[in-house]
Amino acid sequence: MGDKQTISEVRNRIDAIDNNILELLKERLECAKAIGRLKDETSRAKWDPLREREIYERLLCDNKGVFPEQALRSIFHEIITTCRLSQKKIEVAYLGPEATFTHLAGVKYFGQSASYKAMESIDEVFNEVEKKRVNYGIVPVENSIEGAVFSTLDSFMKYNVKICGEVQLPITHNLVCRSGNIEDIQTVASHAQPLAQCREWLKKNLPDVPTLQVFSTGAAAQMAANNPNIGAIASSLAIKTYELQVVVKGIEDYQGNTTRFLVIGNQSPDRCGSDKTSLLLGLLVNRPGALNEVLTVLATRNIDLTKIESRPIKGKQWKYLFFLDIAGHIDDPIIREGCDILKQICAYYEWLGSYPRADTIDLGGNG
Ligand SMILES: O=C(O)C(=O)C[C@]1(C(=O)O)C=C[C@@H](O)C=C1
Repeated sequence: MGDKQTISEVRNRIDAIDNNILELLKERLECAKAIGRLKDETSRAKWDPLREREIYERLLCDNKGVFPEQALRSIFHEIITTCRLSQKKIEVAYLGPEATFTHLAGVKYFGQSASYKAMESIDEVFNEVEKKRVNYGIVPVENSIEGAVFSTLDSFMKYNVKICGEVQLPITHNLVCRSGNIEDIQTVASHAQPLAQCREWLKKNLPDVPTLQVFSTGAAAQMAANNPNIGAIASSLAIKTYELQVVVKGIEDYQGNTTRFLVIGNQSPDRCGSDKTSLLLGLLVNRPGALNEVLTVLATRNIDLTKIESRPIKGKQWKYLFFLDIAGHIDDPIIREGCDILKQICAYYEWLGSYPRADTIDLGGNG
């Protein structure tokens, strides 16, 4: 009896705290709406990544490690994105159908309250953004095991969009089906990348079961929901969305499997102090040392090259474009100076965007 009394007393305290939190959340939302109106008057962008970063940093510092840090980030991420969305409704296109890893990455970045629009291909996500039918798009760009996602890189050559952000999602692959029994699975369906990332596991555990490549993990999950003999390799979100059962969790061949996604839009955000700049360069291939010249421009200015990737130009045999990621924002004087020189020495130069680095806004959770 005494014990029960104590629990209900503490629960009363929790109820009072929750009410306080709720009242403060409502007050915070009103403040954000007021700032939204003030920003309208001066045509200032609603999204202010620098301010958001300051909020996370201050809270993490004040917290002194008491409240679990990842959880604190996730909670405030949801609060801030909801406040931001109250200033302006955001619609985000992603590679669908529902519950793909790209959808999950979108929710991780923009929160639950944004509206999401499933597209059938990466190309269509770019097209929606370019035509301004949505505010943002989210597309996978590279996986830590399988490497670059070529259709995303190729779409940058075709569409006029800007990179606005990046998000990293640790990928865990689940084998799922309707019953949850491995014996019921006669075909394993998934996107090419998850099939490749689970190749060894499938060979060892389902050696006689054929695989079927489909255009997304969400589509595979949808097929598994409609056919009891199809197993899918899909995300945790797909299990909930399509009411499937887990057969085996975490069947990827390598640990530390992470996919990096890019947020694309029509305008890159302002400098936040920990940024990345992406460039698309065409070199004068007949000139010896052309690539070396580009790298020297960066090296002599101490500009950190974080990634370089080449792609063939369609229809032009043996001609390539280079995708470069460098540390810094186009508004940093040294980056501006380096880019101005690259513009002069390259046959083709395009600034794809400057945006906050994923490691500074690791939003935790959801993975
Ligand atoms: O401080 C601002 O500029 C706001 O609009 C408020 C707020 C927030 O909710 O804290 C919301 C959106 C911005 O990206 C930054 C912060």
